[in-house]
Amino acid sequence: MSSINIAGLNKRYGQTHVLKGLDLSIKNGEFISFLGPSGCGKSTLLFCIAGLEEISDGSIRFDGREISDLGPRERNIALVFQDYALYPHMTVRDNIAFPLRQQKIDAATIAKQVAWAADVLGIQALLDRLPAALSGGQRQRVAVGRAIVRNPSVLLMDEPLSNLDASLRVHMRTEIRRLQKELGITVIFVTHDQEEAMVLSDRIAVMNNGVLQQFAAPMDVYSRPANRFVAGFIGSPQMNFLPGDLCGGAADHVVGVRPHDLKPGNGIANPFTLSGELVLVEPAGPFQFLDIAIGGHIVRATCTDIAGLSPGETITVGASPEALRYFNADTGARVSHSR
Ligand SMILES: Nc1ncnc2c1ncn2[C@@H]1O[C@H](COP(=O)(O)OP(=O)(O)OP(=O)(O)O)[C@@H](O)[C@H]1O
Repeated sequence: MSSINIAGLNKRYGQTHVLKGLDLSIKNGEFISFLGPSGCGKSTLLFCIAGLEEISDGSIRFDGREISDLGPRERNIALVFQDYALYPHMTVRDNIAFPLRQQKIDAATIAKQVAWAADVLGIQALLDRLPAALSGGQRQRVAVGRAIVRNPSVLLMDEPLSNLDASLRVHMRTEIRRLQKELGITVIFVTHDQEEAMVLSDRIAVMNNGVLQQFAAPMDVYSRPANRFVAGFIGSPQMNFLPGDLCGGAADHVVGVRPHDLKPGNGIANPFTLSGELVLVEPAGPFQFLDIAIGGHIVRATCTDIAGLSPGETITVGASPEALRYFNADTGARVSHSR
């Protein structure tokens, strides 16, 4: 276990400024996700922490000790990649043992550590197989086994579940969280899947364009987004954004409301209401997605009952005032309320 302190970190490739002045403090034993759109710099930041990429300036400290000049081997980190990177000609046992053999650890200790990792991951029966004879989920477990076998202080995972099918992803993420709690290890998990980040993490670092947008607990990121980018990136379907003056507020504000907070009719006390033409009704199992044209904008609502209304008719939807979020129209920063 280690705490990680990143301060003023910049990473440039020639003229391309990829990471822009990042500050991030991760506590011992925390599960952290780096979340953001493709190309925002998540993997680059992970590789800088791993020592696979040099930083341009700034500092990275593990437990208070500056490590940015140390090579990957000296940092006591382990990495799990999306493609697992198992050695195809080695058995599961030898794949897991590999990092220990590199450290010239004695055979008895290696056998004990491999047995421990296999036990933790429930893959004892697979130890003599080659990777080609394993399913995707089993390969994933072996990759994690190889990562944890030498008790790293930090486990870094770069989209480790991306190659698994949907149900296995859900299963494996539960296992990864269980394992992290059991070992008490600090984990950094890179993903562009917000649901994965929400269910796994103690805190989420939301990034965009090389800049840290917010670093907070999942429900804080969802309910108290720092800015319009975070509000729009987290939550599905996406939050609606409307000009403040269209909602009876100030023109220099943007009002955000999540689709599931908009209900048809006026069953809410003192609601904020919007009326417009219902243009689309999409059935989605237990509820329906509605697209409503309001003042040149399309507003999306998630409803269970639209009381027999059809496209072309006028619909009124309302939200409780607590469901509204306000953003500065120029900077995108969240402001506490509209004037
Ligand atoms: N070696 C390199 N030279 C130049 N630019 C690079 C290099 N590696 C990465 N980049 C650029 O840095 C930016 C961040 O890339 P990075 O892979 O960290 O993003 P990411 O958020 O992990 O994206 P994804 O989710 O698609 O993997 C991208 O614009 C990428 O093109």
